[in-house]
Amino acid sequence: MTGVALVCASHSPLMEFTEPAAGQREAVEAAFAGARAFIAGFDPELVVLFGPDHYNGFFYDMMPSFCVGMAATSIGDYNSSAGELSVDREAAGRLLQIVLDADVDIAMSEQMYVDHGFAQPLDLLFGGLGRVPVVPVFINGLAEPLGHVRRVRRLGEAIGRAALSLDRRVLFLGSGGLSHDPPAPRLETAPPEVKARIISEGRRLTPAQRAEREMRAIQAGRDLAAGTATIQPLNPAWDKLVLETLAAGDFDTIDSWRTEWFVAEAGHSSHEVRTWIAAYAALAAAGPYEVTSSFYAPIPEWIAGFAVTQARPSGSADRGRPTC
Ligand SMILES: O=C(O)/C=C/c1cccc(O)c1O
Ligand SMILES: [Fe+2]
Repeated sequence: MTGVALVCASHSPLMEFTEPAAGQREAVEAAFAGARAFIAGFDPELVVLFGPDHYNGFFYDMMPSFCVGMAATSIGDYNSSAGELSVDREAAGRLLQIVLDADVDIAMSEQMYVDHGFAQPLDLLFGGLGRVPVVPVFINGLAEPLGHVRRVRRLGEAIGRAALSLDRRVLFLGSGGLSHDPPAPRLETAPPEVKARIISEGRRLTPAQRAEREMRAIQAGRDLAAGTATIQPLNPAWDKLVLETLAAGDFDTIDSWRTEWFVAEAGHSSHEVRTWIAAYAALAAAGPYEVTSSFYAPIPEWIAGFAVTQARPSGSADRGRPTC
């Protein structure tokens, strides 16, 4: 029986390294427990995972807007799981062809490398990388310049239509956001040695370089919580607007969002919300939908306007397992 459903969740590699305000960790864990129960009730046969990268799998020597992994390996940064994802190659190939036939340019990789942006949701929602058949879809949410966000909505729509043709229960999973500005280098301002890393040399960080990079992000989280950080603050009002617009299925408004607006309002990594936009646009391909659960908390220690949402086609909630 076919069916579609959605979970979108922020990620933060700092979850294991910094302690949020009292009660927040428990609230986030409860939100993920609710998402796991939602997923168990839906019992997906395939997960289309929309995720960003943080100069661990994709670099400026070849930076696509979108890429589907026919095979994918997690590098295991910040103690996230390392190893092979259980990519459903046949489904990945079918989605790829249908998306290309829909005139949406998407790259493909026979050896895609991913980081915590993909591994953390698989760890937290499924207990590991290999527990569920997955089609990993990279969406560039960091390395400027970025295309207009309407291209992301079109990618999601095309993948949603393609998923409906699979005659399977497909979960769309978006990873990242919301407002946040972790200390990620930028091509235009990075010093030469850092510029070399984000162009290609970041594929071969030494353990010491990797530890230094992770420590810098962890310290930035501590500083943000202490009010001494130099990165942009979280923006709960912007996060609320994004969550409400997605819940309303208002894709005309989403298409009006300018790339510069994301950074000005919500930090350089707020572009990770593109994974949410793609996931919701994919769900919308099956018709109107409803958000059945929505959690949000600004967590500066994790450098994340942190949200977890669940959604399914309207009216399917009272029919048990969703159908499209
Ligand atoms: O790229 C890094 O090393 C850090 C990434 C990070 C930090 C905080 C919140 C996030 O969503 C991140 O991806
Ligand atoms: Fe991220």
